[in-house]
Amino acid sequence: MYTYFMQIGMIPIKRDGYGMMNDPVIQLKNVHFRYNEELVLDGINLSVPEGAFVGIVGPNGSGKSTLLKLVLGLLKPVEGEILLFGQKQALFKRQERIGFVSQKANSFNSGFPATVFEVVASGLTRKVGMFRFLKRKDKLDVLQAIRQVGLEPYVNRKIGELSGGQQQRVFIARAIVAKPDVLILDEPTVGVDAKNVRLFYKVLTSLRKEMGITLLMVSHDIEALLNEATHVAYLNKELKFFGDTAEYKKVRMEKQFSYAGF
Ligand SMILES: Nc1ncnc2c1ncn2[C@@H]1O[C@H](COP(=O)(O)OP(=O)(O)OP(=O)(O)O)[C@@H](O)[C@H]1O
Repeated sequence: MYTYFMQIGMIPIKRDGYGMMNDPVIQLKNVHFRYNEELVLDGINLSVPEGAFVGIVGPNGSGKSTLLKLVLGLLKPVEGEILLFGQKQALFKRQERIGFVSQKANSFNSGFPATVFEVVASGLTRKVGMFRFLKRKDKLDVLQAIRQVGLEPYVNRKIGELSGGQQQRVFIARAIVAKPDVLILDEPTVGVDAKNVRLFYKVLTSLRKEMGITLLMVSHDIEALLNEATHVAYLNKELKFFGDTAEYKKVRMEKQFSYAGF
C-alpha cells in the first residue's frame, strides 16, 4: 500500500460527489471476450485506481486494444462486467468523463483544412452541440487545453502542417478540453520521434499530477512507459501481471522475462 501511494503521489480530490473517494475509476470483473469463436480475453480482473497512470503492455494480438474498446463501450463482454466510476457500464451515461486518443489520430495529410483551434474545439461537440457557436468560456477552455499540451504558438496553424508528435498532442488537447476524469490512449506514440515521445509523456504526467486525470494507455514502447506509468498491466489473453511499476520492474528482473516473452 505504501509503495502504491509513493508511486502515484497525492491522490487528487474528486471534482464531484460521484462515487466514493479513491474508488477504482474503471473495474473489470471476470471479463471474457470473443471475436466469433476466438477467445481474446479470458477472465480479466483489473481495477484502475483514481489518479493512476496504468500502462497496458503485451505481445501483438494479446487483446490490448480489445480491452480498451470494452472499457469505451464499443464492444460488450461475453461474460463478466465492467464498472465505470463504480457504476455498471450499461447504466453509465456520462461519457464526457472519459476522453480517448486513438492510435491513428496523427494521420492527417498536409492539405487537411482545420486549424489546431478548430480540431481542439471539436472535442466540445458533445457539450455544446454540433452547430452551436462557442461561448467565451468554451473558447477559453480550448485555449487552455492547447496551452496544456504546449502548442500555444500553433493555435491558428493547419493541423496537417504539424509533425506527427505535435498532431498527437493536438488530439490530447481535443480529448481533455471537455475536462474528462479519465484519458484512454491506444498506442498514441506510434510513428512519433524520440524527442516528441518524451514531450508527449511529460504532457501526460502533468495532466495526471496537475489535473488529476487518470490515464489508461496501451503502448509497445515499454521503456518509455515504465518511466512515467504508476502501474503496469501485462496482458496475453489473460492478465499475467498487474501491479505498480516498481514491482513490475522487480519481477521482470527476478524472472528475467523479456517484454516479448513474459
Ligand atoms: N474486429 C475483429 N474481428 C476479429 N478478430 C479480431 C478483430 N480485432 C482483433 N481481432 C483479433 O483479436 C486478437 C486481439 O486483437 P487486439 O487488436 O486486441 O490485440 P493487441 O494486443 O491490441 O494487438 P497489437 O499489439 O498488435 O495492436 C487478435 O488475434 C486479433 O487478430
